[in-house]
Amino acid sequence: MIDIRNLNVHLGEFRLRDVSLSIDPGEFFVLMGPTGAGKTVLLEAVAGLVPVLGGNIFIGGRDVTRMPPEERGIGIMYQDYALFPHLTIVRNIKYGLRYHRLDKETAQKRFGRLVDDLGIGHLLKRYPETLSGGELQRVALARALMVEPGIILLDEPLSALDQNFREEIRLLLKKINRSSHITFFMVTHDFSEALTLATKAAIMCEGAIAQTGSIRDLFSKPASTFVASFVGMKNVFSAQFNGNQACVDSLTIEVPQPHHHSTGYIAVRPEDIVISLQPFESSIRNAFPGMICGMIDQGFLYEVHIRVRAVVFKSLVTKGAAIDLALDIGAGVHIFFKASAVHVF
Ligand SMILES: Nc1ncnc2c1ncn2[C@@H]1O[C@H](COP(=O)(O)OP(=O)(O)OP(=O)(O)O)[C@@H](O)[C@H]1O
Repeated sequence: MIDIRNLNVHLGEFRLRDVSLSIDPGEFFVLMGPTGAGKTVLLEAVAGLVPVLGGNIFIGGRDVTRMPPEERGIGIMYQDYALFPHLTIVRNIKYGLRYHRLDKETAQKRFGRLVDDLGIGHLLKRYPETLSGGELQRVALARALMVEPGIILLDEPLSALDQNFREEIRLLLKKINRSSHITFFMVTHDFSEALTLATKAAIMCEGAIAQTGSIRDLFSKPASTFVASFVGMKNVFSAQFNGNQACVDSLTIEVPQPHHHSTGYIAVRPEDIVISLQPFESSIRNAFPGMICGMIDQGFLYEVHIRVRAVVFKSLVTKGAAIDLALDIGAGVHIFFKASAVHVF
């Protein structure tokens, strides 16, 4: 549906560098990356809002690289909704139609259906400034869908909403994606959002695509140390491999499969490292005695740092469990993690 090939964009000092991405029809594609990575610039290039220096963008097989935005068949929903303050909600929703020839009856039917689906019938005569964040978001979504786009581009659409609204709009987006043929291309910072919504995702770093794939693979099988730490793999170590064993400093760690090379990396998610006061009497091979050398308060959880010889592991522990186990800096503990929790790359 969207095929981006070797896209290069220069904006001031910033460069999008040889970006290639392929997004299937009907997919919910999520683009993630640190701030300033170029996510919005890429979205704007697809929308036709920034000039392209090299490469091509195909939408539904058509080369749209040099086409004006209104001919690309896309709807856009911005972080700040971008509604017109001087227009009522009805006029805001219908605004996009000025670029799309549509007979009155079809337009009215579509409008009525969207208003029903999004539950915004009571807001139509009001002005944007009188609406709550969740209501504005529904209106912005209605406006984007009014032109019946093949693709909808969403730039951090939920970031301005509080938790309850966020959940509600998230469900709505999922429902629309499933019940329509619209391809969704969304930028977000929020991992839980990406996990619940995305069918596929990409992670950007400094204007280039670092990795793309299913959301599960990005989280559990990062291909670089950048992606590993971006997706929260707090335990990333360089290692020497020998069969099913990885050597990290002087520790031997059991891994699920041999590496193709003799050197590389291992990564373990902090939630997969279990802490105990007693040694484990089990067949688990990755069990080590260590000492707590740091505890970082994360609200509901502690990130506990455990030194095992020269290696520091990070584990996530609920506050209740930390109290039960009397975890504190200097305490001697045992850690373990399954070989299957170790990702090698
Ligand atoms: N019109 C412009 N002229 C010059 N530089 C620009 C322009 N638009 C964006 N940039 C720069 O391009 C870089 C990428 O910006 P972009 O907004 O795409 O980042 P992002 O990944 O969306 O970040 P965030 O998550 O913070 O929104 C930034 O350094 C930004 O300052």
